[in-house]
Amino acid sequence: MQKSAETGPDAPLDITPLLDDPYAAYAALREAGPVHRITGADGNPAWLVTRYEDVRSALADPRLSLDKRHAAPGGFRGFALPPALDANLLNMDPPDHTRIRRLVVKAFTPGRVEALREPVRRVAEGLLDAMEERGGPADLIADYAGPLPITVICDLLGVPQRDRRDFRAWTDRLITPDPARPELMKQAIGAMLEFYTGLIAAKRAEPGDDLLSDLIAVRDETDGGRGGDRLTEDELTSLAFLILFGGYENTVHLIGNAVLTLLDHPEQLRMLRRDPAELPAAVEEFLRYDGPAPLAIRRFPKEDVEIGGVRIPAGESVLLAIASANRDAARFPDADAFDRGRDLSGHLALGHGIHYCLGAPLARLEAVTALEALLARFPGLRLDVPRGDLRHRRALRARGLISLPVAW
Ligand code: HEM
Repeated sequence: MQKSAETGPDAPLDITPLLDDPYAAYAALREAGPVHRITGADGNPAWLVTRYEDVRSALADPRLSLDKRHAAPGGFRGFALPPALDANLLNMDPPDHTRIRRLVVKAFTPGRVEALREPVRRVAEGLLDAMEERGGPADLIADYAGPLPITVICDLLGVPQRDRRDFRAWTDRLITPDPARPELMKQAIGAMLEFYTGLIAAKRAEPGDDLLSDLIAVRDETDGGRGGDRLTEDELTSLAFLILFGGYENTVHLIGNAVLTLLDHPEQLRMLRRDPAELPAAVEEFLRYDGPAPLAIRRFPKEDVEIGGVRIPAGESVLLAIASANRDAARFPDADAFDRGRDLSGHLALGHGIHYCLGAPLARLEAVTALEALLARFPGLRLDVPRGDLRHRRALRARGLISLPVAW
């Protein structure tokens, strides 16, 4: 990692190497120290936390807020979402977080997730049929890992077929914004807002047996004054947005990264094809080894805090690098090796503490089902380009491949 050129020896680190080759850059950072001053891709200064124990305890530390109102002036200069998308769980602390999470957990039941197993399998088989009919090669991201979660999450929320839009383009704009073209981001946000507001109005008029109808019922009931449990209209729209956004992008890349890991480890591919009952355990190691979740999760200290012996003033941006924590040899010996026999308890790929991923059971179900169907269908699955030609997206908000050309 290089010091940034313009500001001298104590200058924040330049994060370019992190975007180019995150695991190597994180290894060097963990070695050099637990916490580093950096300048983010958006030009914002921040503190990057890299070691497992520090990241894990910071994720559970109530003094570290998700609410941007705790940012010091200049501590957050990211793009602003309108309140109808921003009032979501990932920007909130208790008690608002506790109230809303309780409501959504009620609607997001294990039964509802389990009921998706067969539909997920059918979606996977349908996509594989289409790939087979076209005769290969194919882009595993565009043709399989991408369309699968979007179909599943739209089914879960109850987004009618005719209303499914180009969510990929919208989420892309949020995850890898183009600083030279801010209008593209604005357009995507406007389109999303219009979409969610319209969808909720339609569901309110004609409820179905789906998650969004349940959430609307909760909102409308509480308006009647049940007391305590309330969900505002902005919170309802923001929740729909978060579930679609969070449930989509991460799952695409969990599947894509897992397939690449298997192509890099052909003996594992053969073993898992022979014994798909091992897939659930393998998915935990896929999550640890090359998980799709934000390489760095943002928090704002409500008071001065000490992390890894470094004092961080209240309100300054803190980035918790869960991808780095999951490769910390102090917690996972030989951490850079893919080893599904290892003790994986406490990996942080799905977060930790009160914000632990709400969609974790669904993410696991989708990954296991998608991989099982793929391995069974294409025994000769292989990369269709030289390994060195593959490109990851350059974003601290996601770890995933731009495309994954395969043949069989
Ligand atoms: C492989 C897939 C996934 C990964 C790696 C993942 C990762 C994460 C992580 C790391 C967090 C915590 C963020 C933080 O503490 O700031 C989180 C929270 C969340 N995830 Fe996921 N996620 C995945 C799939 C899903 C799915 C499928 C859904 C919904 C259907 C979902 C919905 C959510 C929600 C609503 C939260 C916020 C929970 C809260 O704040 O209480 N995620 N996820």
